[in-house]
Amino acid sequence: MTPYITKGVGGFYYVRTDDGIAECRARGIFRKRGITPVAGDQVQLNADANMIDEILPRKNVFVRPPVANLDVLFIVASTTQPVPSTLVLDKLAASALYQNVQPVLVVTKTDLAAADMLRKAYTGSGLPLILLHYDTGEGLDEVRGWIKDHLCAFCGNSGVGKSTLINALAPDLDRETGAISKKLGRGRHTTREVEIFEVCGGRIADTPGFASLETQRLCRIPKEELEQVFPEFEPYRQQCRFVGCSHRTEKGCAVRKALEEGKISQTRYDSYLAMYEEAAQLKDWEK
Ligand SMILES: Nc1nc2c(ncn2[C@@H]2O[C@H](COP(=O)(O)OP(=O)(O)OP(=O)(O)O)[C@@H](O)[C@H]2O)c(=O)[nH]1
Ligand SMILES: [Zn+2]
Repeated sequence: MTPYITKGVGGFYYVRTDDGIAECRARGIFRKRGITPVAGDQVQLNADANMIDEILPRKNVFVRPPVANLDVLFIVASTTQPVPSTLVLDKLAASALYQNVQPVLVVTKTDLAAADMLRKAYTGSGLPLILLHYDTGEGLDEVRGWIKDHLCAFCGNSGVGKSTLINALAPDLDRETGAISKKLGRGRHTTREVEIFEVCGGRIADTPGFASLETQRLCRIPKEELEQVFPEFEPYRQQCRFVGCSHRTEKGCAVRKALEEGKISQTRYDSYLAMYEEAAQLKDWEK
């Protein structure tokens, strides 16, 4: 296997190798080049296995939380408590796709309310949507299937049930859930390093930081590129009458026609419009 960083703390990096975990420093050259090694980085070590000599090319890298080479982002939404915002979910999904990460929507609290709204919003979107039922275990295998052979992370609003899900998948991690922390009266938002764990034949990057994965920061996708991160536009967007169609008001827009025919969901299209407007208002220096 290619060694990778599982965690970085105070200038030390913990690197998973075939021989176990190696505690390493990073060569000074990285700082000179302005590169910070992060969890998920694939690395080459020196012969003594105590120094990171090389960081292999990254598939992607996130700043907050710091993690590299993500394959899958689970976007967790609850049917209620809190009620989901499709705009927030769509921004997360678009941002993931923009950074070459596969978004997977996971719906919790199906025992408290029906998932009709989310099902309607995402049917035909091209985004996987998994409904969880903890009483029967339904949906868990599908989540495990996405974890296998991938590096994954979880995001979603506070209280949607991320910790509960991670505990169901990997009971050994024994993550603190809302219910428990309230009982113990602990502060919720203590900072913790990203740490990568091997579970279900894959890896998860565990961090409370992903809870607040900032959609504002994430969402700086140029308006011209937005159509590419809405997979359901794909079959239509080349068929618009005008080259460079923004799919808003132009005549002969094949995307809007698909919307009218019910082939594209209204909430997804609304999110596209909202994100387009936001992107159009960004000043050059903000991009
Ligand atoms: N009824 C029901 N309750 C759930 C379900 N999933 C999670 N909960 C409850 O929802 C509350 C919040 O769950 P957590 O797992 O702590 O949520 P979280 O997303 O990790 O929250 P943060 O740590 O604040 O980001 C807890 O009381 C859970 O027991 C579910 O599918 N059904
Ligand atoms: Zn169009």
